[in-house]
Amino acid sequence: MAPKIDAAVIARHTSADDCWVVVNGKVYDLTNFAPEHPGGADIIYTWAGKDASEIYNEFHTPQRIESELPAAEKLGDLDESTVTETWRQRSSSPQAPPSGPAAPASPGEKKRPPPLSALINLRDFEEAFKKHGSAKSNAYIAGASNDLLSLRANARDWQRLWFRPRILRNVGRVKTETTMLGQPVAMPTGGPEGEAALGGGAAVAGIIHCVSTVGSLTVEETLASVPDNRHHPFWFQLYVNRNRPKTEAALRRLDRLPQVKAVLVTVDLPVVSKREADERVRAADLGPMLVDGEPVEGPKGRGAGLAASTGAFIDSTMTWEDLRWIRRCTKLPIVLKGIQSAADARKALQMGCAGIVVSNHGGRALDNAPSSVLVLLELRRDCPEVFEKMEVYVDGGVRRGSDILKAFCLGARGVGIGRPFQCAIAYGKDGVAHCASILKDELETAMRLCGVTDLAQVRGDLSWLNTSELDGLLPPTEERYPPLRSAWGRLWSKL
Ligand SMILES: Cc1cc2nc3c(=O)[nH]c(=O)nc-3n(C[C@H](O)[C@H](O)[C@H](O)COP(=O)(O)O)c2cc1C
Repeated sequence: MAPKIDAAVIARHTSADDCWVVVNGKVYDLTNFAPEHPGGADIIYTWAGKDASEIYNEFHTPQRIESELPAAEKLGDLDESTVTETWRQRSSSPQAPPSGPAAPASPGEKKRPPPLSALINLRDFEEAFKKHGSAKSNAYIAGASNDLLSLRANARDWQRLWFRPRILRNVGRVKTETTMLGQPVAMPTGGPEGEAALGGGAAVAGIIHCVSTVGSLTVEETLASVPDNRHHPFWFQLYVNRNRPKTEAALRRLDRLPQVKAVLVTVDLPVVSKREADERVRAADLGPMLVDGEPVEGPKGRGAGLAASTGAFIDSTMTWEDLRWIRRCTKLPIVLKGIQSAADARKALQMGCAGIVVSNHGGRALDNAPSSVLVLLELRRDCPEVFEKMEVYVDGGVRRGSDILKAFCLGARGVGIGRPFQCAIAYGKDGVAHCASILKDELETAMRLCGVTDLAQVRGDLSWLNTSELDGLLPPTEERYPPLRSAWGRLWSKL
């Protein structure tokens, strides 16, 4: 039987050299694990000597910690009879003040999220999460870089594309089924990086689920969470680790998982951007940091948020040449995620990529990066061949089934959706499946109202769209400003 451990004893193990944490009634020695924690060691030190169950359960499955830690670091059970009110209070994290785009829930509201049936579009999922999710999760999920300009441009530019509908075309039956990299899907939509509920919901909805390098489950655990996963396709999203052998090992593992059909290499985030909502909540919500048992001021400014600590492993030295190395490590089709210019789309094609995802990371990478719709239009104008020779996908601000139809008219083979699905996880697998079914229903309705019976009819056909609100915003085909001829060095030497 596991030994019972006194709460007062646990409260003494609060340094980086001796760090005990309670999770779901069990006591763990996380001293060795903390420096390896993908979410950063700081978050673990913040909870040293305390009960971290609430924050742990927000990001991980209960069995994760049990399966990751060696037996010697599983110390025993918290002796509930020794828990005092003071210990309990120290262990509870205070709510953060409102910050950024996502105001935290008031305690009253938090208890009563709306029933799933009351959520009738994708923004409803984001709104429900804003009101009922925790401040920390909201800041991380809803947040974006700096002034949120690319985040807003993504959503706005889908709305600036107008349809040119046709009539009297017998739209009694419409077909949303298509293929993505050769895999049949019920509609051309990819669910994002994330958790078991996403995998399960995506499988129910017949859409692709993309498992992330960063997550609370391993890729094998995510696959195992989907019943009868043999028939459901997954993609894997790869961030290249500065410790390259780790990436090589991860890729080799994928080759042993027949359900994984492609690797999406994320190329738009060589460093984690400044996410202020995330930083503010992190600083305010997690209480004092402990080093050697003493509270110290937490990290300030950039680097303080969850995104910054989870992204610290990403290799910022990656170049186009490294795609050859990735090619050697895996047989899977390689898709570059994060293309933001025609020049890079052409280069991806030259390098033999199976596809690209036009994306600015949902406004979470470079702020003032062009909206995904603008980039798609740029590609369509300047390098139409990429749509014919590889598969082009797009994400960022897609919130309506009609946006999927627009993406097809622009030449894309499918869309990715991030935040709404992330928020739908709060309702588990059913929430994710419901979110997807709303989208499918909206897509079918938009197709009928436009006079389209099969997505294949419109792919790459701009006669279905009026793009004039955006055409003037595209970068010019020729540089308007001549390059400067003199190098700065020569100018200075004449002074
Ligand atoms: C909470 C969250 C986590 C994300 N994690 C990753 C990730 O691990 N890798 C990645 O390439 N993109 C990641 N993204 C970006 C999404 O893949 C996608 O590009 C973006 O969310 C699309 O924009 P949307 O949220 O407006 O739909 C993440 C996005 C969110 C909101």
